[in-house]
Amino acid sequence: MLDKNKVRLGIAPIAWTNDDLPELGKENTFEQCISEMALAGFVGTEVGNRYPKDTEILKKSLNLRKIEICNQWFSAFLLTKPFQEVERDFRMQLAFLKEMGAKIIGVSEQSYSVQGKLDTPIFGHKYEMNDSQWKTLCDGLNRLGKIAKEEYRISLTFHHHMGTVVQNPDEVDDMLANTDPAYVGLLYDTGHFAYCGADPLGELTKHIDRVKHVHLKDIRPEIVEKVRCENLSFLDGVRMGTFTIPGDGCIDFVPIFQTLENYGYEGYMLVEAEQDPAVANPLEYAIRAREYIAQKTGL
Ligand SMILES: O=C1C[C@@H](O)[C@H](O)[C@@H](O)C1=O
Ligand SMILES: [Co+2]
Repeated sequence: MLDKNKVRLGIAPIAWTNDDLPELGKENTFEQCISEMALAGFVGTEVGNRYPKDTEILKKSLNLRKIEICNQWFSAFLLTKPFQEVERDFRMQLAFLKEMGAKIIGVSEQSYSVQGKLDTPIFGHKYEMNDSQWKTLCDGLNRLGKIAKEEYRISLTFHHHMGTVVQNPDEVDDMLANTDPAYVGLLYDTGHFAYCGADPLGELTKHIDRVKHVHLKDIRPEIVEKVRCENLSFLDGVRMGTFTIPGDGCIDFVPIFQTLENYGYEGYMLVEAEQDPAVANPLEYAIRAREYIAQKTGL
């Protein structure tokens, strides 16, 4: 059993309103989204672009539903923008997160990313960094992580992601090996490991001491295969249903939960299953995900 005092459960707004594909869920409001999260039994969320920017209004809406912000995605461009520019945007987001009481910031390196490119197949087109770019990335992450930790009391966790410079297991290994564990943790996303052909359980076991935040999503292997065979983009796949809630695809979550439990993981497990809300009703899937987690973990 995972410890209720150590592990909190969250859900991402992306199942209601998809920031990467704004036409998905355009009919859903912010209030509906957070009300349904609470109704399904979740206590944490990340930040969607329909959320009010004013922190007092946002806090009031969340407090009414007993939901907190646990993390927010940050797109870094350490390879393609001056560090000072990245640092300025990072600090703005850290200030917002601190005000909201969040403890995590989820960084993804978006230089040369093809994750949002509708005309680029997701398989076989990711950018590979050279040695000097690797150094720039890892040094930059260390600097950002130090700022986050020492000035804002927030942990930088790195989000490996399909179509980005840190996608595959060897890239995650290298990124972790060349960053300081005091400043850079791992945002472990089950779906992105499975999508690139890695074993999510093996990756968790290998890196458990760096994992500070967890994204739980499942994949539908038949859709991944279609995306591969038809040279489709990441977002084509999202529309077609690449991702779904834990328990609804091919990933075995039981040993993943067990590994987190054995290690004494402390932090959030957040359901993040972007799919078309017109096809997969977000409340229905949120309830199903919550029930699945309760059944498998006792949480
Ligand atoms: O954490 C994430 C944020 C999304 O915008 C992204 O595309 C998704 O797949 C993800 O893992
Ligand atoms: Co994720």
